[in-house]
Formats: sequence, structure tokens, C-alpha cells
Amino acid sequence: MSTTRTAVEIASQPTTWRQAARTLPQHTSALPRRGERVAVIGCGTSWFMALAYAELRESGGHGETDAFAASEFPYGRRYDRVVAITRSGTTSEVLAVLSRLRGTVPTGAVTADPTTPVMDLADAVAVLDFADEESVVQTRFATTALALFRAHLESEDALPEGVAPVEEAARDAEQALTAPLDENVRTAEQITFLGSGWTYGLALEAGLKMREAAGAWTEAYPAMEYRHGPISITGPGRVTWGFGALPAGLADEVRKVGGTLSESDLDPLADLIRAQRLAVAVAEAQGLNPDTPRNLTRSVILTDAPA
Ligand SMILES: O=P(O)(O)OC[C@H]1O[C@](O)(CO)[C@@H](O)[C@@H]1O
Repeated sequence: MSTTRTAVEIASQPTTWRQAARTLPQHTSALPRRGERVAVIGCGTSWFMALAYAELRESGGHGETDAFAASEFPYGRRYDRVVAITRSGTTSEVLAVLSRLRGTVPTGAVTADPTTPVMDLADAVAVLDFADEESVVQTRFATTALALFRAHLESEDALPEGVAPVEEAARDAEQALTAPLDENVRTAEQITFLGSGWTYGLALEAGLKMREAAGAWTEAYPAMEYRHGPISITGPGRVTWGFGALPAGLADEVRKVGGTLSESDLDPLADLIRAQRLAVAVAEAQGLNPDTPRNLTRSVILTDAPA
């Protein structure tokens, strides 16, 4: 078992997800209200969590929801609320959007550190300090932010007693933390992550984690896009990883061309933990330290961020 900071943070996710669900009432002022037209922004991992949340919210009937990389925010569109996800609270592109929108539209932020500029720029802030990380690569904060959003959607849905999807995901996460990683997947030359709906954001995040922590060659696509070109690189020694059930026929096509298929019955957010663990394992197998990724800092601060 890895003893890196990243591995320790990965292992704590069932606890922080449960804490997010438990502390939801303290955080709702920063979150969208049912029926609002909402834009969610972030950079890197935080953008991918924004994509996943936007799909969950809109497909669950909670209101129209778009997600944008903060640098690509479409200022010409009208939203009822804009919500930023930023672990550090200092990412330049996120701050630029919040600063430019100030006073024109209600804004919220989900962050880990209550001492940063995002606290002054957003109208309301959910501080998940219990999920903050020392690591450069994000694991725990990002998934805990998504767990908070999921818990909020659940609370708006007034689910029957006994139905608690975040708790179920946390239980699956415990399994994802202990299940052995498949040898074919650990030694793969290349991995393509596929998702659909909200799990497309998770596929993008899994691919990013492997690149950041392990310098691995990964790609990520909406599942049905795989047939439109990317499948050309599938073959022996290469893995196709599906978040959630892959569309019928796609799995057969992967096998037909000799690729390894990795699927799981776990909640997709819990399956992301398998990908995080894989990133650490692959990094360490190559003599890399996942705590010190190449060319990456914990927060990216630019002097020429678009405003
Ligand atoms: O959530 P934050 O702090 O705004 O940071 C996003 C950053 O996280 C990263 O995913 C690094 O972990 C970078 O891609 C990006 O700069």
C-alpha cells in the first residue's frame, strides 16, 4: 500500500463524502436553487467536476445547467446563478470570472481554504476544509465537492426514507479502496476512459489523474464517440475503461480488436477511486512520486488570465 500523501488522501474519501452529506445544511447558501438556470465553472479537475454536476442537475430535472472551463465562460449568456468550484480559491481564471460578474448575477463557490480571495469575490461560499489536501493532484476535494452537490440534489428530491445515494457511493468507495487492481490494467500501455452523461466528467478526470500523477498516455471520450475514430488505437496491451455501463455492443467491439475492457458495478464516483489508485500505482511502478507531479503546481496563478 502506498504511503504517499496522495494515497492517504485517496483513502479518506468515504469519510469526507459522508461528512459533506452530513454538513449539507451549512453549505446550501452557496448552491443553486431548484429551477434556476445555472453555470458551473472551474479549471482542470474542478472543471470536470463541474461537468459531472451540471449533467446530474439538469438530467435530474433541477434546472438548466451548463459547465465551463473558467477561461471559456460565455459572458453573453444570462444565468440565474454562477457557481465556481476551486480547491485553492486562488486559480486566476476562476477569480477573473467571479470578479467580472460581481454585482450582475448571484455567485457561489465551493472551496477548501477559507483564507483565499474567492471568499471575497463570491456572494456565498461553501468551505469544505475537512476535504482540503496537501497534494498537488486533486483527489479528495474534488470528489467531496461532487458528493456535496449530489447530497444537495438528493435533498431537493425528497427521496423515500432509507434511500441515500451518497451513503451508497461511500460504501462502494470502501470496496474500491480495497479491491485489487487488475494486472492488465496496471501494466497497460494506454488507457481510454469512457463515460456518458455525468460520468463523462469522471472519465475526463480519470484520464487527467493518470497524466498528472503518472505521466501516462490516456484519453477520454463520451462513450458513443469511441466508435467514431478513437477505437482505432485500441488493441492488445491497451485498456478501455467504462464509467457506468457501456452501451450494448461497444464492449464486444473492444474485445474483438484485442483490447482489455475494464468495467465495474460500483457507483461511478467510487469507480473514480479505482482510477486514482491506479494513477498512484502506475506512478510508483515507474519510480515516480505521485506527490510531486511534473510541471504542475497546486494552484495555477497566471498574470495574463482572461478577464
Ligand atoms: O480547484 P483549483 O484550486 O481551482 O485548481 C484547479 C487545478 O487543479 C489541478 O487539477 C491540479 O490538481 C489543475 O489542473 C488546476 O490548475
